[in-house]
Amino acid sequence: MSYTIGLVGKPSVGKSSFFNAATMNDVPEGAYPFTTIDPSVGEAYVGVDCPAPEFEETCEPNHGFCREGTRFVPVKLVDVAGLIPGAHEGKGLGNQFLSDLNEADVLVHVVDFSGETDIEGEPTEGHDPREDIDFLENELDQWYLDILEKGIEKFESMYQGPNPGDEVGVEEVLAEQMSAFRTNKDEIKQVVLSLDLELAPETWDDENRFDLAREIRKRTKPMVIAANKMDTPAARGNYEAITSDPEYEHLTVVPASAHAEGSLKKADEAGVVDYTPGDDDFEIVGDVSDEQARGLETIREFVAEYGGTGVQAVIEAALFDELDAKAVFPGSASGSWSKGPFRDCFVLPDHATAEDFAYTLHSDIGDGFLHGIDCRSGRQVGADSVLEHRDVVEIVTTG
Ligand SMILES: Nc1nc2c(ncn2[C@@H]2O[C@H](COP(=O)(O)OP(=O)(O)OP(=O)(O)O)[C@@H](O)[C@H]2O)c(=O)[nH]1
Repeated sequence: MSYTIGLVGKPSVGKSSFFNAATMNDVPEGAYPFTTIDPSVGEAYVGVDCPAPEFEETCEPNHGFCREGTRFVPVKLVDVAGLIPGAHEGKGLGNQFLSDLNEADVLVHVVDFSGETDIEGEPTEGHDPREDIDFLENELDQWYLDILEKGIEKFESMYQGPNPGDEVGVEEVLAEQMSAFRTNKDEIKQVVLSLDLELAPETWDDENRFDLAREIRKRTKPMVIAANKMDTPAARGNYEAITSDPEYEHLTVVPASAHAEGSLKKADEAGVVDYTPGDDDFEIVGDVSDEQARGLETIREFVAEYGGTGVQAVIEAALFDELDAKAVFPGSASGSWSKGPFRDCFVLPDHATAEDFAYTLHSDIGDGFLHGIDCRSGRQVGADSVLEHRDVVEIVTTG
């Protein structure tokens, strides 16, 4: 499977700049799995320490690229436009918008930490980015609430069979209504019980319903905040205020500068600098004017302080911290490496087993699964063994 990250945020926060910086990569032609003419869909990458050197092998990715020992594995990035204040009331919620949002496994909320855009995206000064965070969460919650309410109505109007045991549980009806969010009745039940509520909607007041919607949203649409424009003077204060505010403690906030990432990638492409996405430094390798040199030194200070431009860190936090996804490589344990260099890498859900991995490779491989082999230790792994991030696994089949 491939993951989809949805980029959300009000206008003028730097969403396009972030999208362009994250998807602008020097990838060999034809290596894009998401061939598309839609400008709001692009390919970003998560970096994984490449295991090929450990096995004295080369890395020749079928998708993505490998640079300086980091394997960059594709993920789909979708720029979800239209999440503006009042969107759930119908101002901006078009069908495209809803399907983009539904498709996203995880969201990146790009927030302007400079405080120089107001809630509508107009220029201002001293705007508190917390308002943007609240507004977006609220929009999403309202949207979930609308669908939850529809599910409750449906449940309440249902005919419950005459015999005990015939009843349909509310969790089943709600899960069906909210199926686009990829939830299920067990999860709905868990959420209801975790809020100390009964599985009986007639006992839920408005606040309970909102809390339910919010909790389901949090579980099904995890989110990372990209604290953008951290290169501006005002951003630092806002970042400190928000990251030390207990009310926002539950959020993953990653400091970022889409500008810095865009500039470094452009300079790298032009042969002026040698920059690997995600690194906290770069080398100037071409001729630069005094002005360019000054600009690059400012960026150098920024990446040294924040451990990078943050763009790559945001994408990786979304996949590896919020979703707990892991990258697994197919390998050969025979030692002969008859299969050649490292080519594929798959990003799998946190609980993925050896058998799940086999099915990801091919349904025939899944069907014929005998056991896996951990290529580092040579040990056998059973169908239900949960794999680890950066595992290299050979699948042995009956065929
Ligand atoms: N200082 C600074 N400015 C940035 C950064 N990223 C974007 N900007 C500026 O913020 C403004 C808005 O950037 P866009 O990328 O067009 O923002 P957007 O969110 O896509 O805006 P819409 O297209 O209106 O939705 C532009 O003037 C950018 O140059 C950044 O990292 N640092």
